[in-house]
Amino acid sequence: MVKAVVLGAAGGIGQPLSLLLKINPLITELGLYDIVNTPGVAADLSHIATPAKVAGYLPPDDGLKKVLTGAELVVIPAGVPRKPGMTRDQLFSINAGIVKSLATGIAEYAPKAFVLVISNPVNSTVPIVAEVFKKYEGVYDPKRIFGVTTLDVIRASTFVAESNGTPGASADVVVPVVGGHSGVTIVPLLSQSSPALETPSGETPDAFTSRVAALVKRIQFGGDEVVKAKDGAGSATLSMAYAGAEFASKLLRAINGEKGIVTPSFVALPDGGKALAEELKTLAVQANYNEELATLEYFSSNITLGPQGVDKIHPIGKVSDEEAKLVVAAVPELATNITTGVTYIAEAEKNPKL
Ligand SMILES: NC(=O)C1=CN([C@@H]2O[C@H](COP(=O)(O)OP(=O)(O)OC[C@H]3O[C@@H](n4cnc5c(N)ncnc54)[C@H](O)[C@@H]3O)[C@@H](O)[C@H]2O)C=CC1
Ligand SMILES: O=C([O-])CC(=O)C(=O)O
Repeated sequence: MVKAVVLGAAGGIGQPLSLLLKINPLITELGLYDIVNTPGVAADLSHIATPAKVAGYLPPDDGLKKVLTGAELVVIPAGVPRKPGMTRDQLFSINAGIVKSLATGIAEYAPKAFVLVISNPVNSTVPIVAEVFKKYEGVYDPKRIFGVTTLDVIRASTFVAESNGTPGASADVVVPVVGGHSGVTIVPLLSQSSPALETPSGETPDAFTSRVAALVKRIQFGGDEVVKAKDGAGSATLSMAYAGAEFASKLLRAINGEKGIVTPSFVALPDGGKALAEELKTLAVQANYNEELATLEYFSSNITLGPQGVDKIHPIGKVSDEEAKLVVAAVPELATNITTGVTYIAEAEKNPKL
């Protein structure tokens, strides 16, 4: 018996994500919450003949409390999306408050739930959820809070498969994407792609290098590609819903005891980032980078999922010189993004109107 909840369920991501969760056989109850339209979305989905019992809730009459009570898995796609020309960080001023209020609800009504954060900027909203939870006795558990970076992983698989000339096989291509979820903080490790990125006969080393560089850029800025194409009507919704449902499904399978499920996610590092800092030092040498790097307390790494959530955080591992440079280049922005989220909650403590 698993109750899953979507907060922001009436939105561009929320609706298709709710559909995909409705057809997940591991979910027996699905709660949909938004500030608008959830009764309609729930009525619509309730006609699909799958086990999950669906109900929609709005803020009046304790809707957030009702939807969260008994929830084991909470997915948060609530908040505003980008328009062309915006960065994800520019969403912070609106989305930070939304995520803070929803995290407060989770801490109060579903303190043991696994929380999947989609709302941007993920590099800052995940620390917001963690900082809110830390204020409640016995609620914060870094193993249970996940920044969903699966869309970057899916883009990497799709684009690498296309580049290998096997577009139909993208689901079989596994590419770790580490760092965070915005621009240069998204670091695809194409050298670790399985199967490997192919070098067709006749391709010169220079041509291969520029193909890799173009692929990296496309994965890093895949979100912008969609924002531009949607021309003011928002950002990725359908591919994000697919990605969110895929991550939720992996986590549910791991909770049910399936072993060996490994996927990247932006999570808090249990040792405060010490192991990563050591690895980053080695990568800085590889990248010929001489400045001191900030210690990161959050990072998107490959993780093994288990019944408690995060079971094991994998090291970055062996990377190419170019990738070492990309990892190092991601650190300053990641550090700033993380601090922005943490500081926001500290300030909100002093000024409850935030
Ligand atoms: N992590 C990732 O890879 C991705 C993240 N995103 C992010 O997901 C978020 C949502 O995007 P869309 O669904 O396209 O936006 P949208 O505007 O279509 O939907 C957002 C929904 O959130 C609801 N909402 C606003 N305040 C709320 C509150 N306090 N409580 C509950 N619901 C609330 C709105 O009513 C709306 O239905 C954005 O921040 C976007 O940047 C988008 C794509 C990928
Ligand atoms: O680009 C955006 O703003 C939405 C997003 O996070 C993505 O598509 O990766």
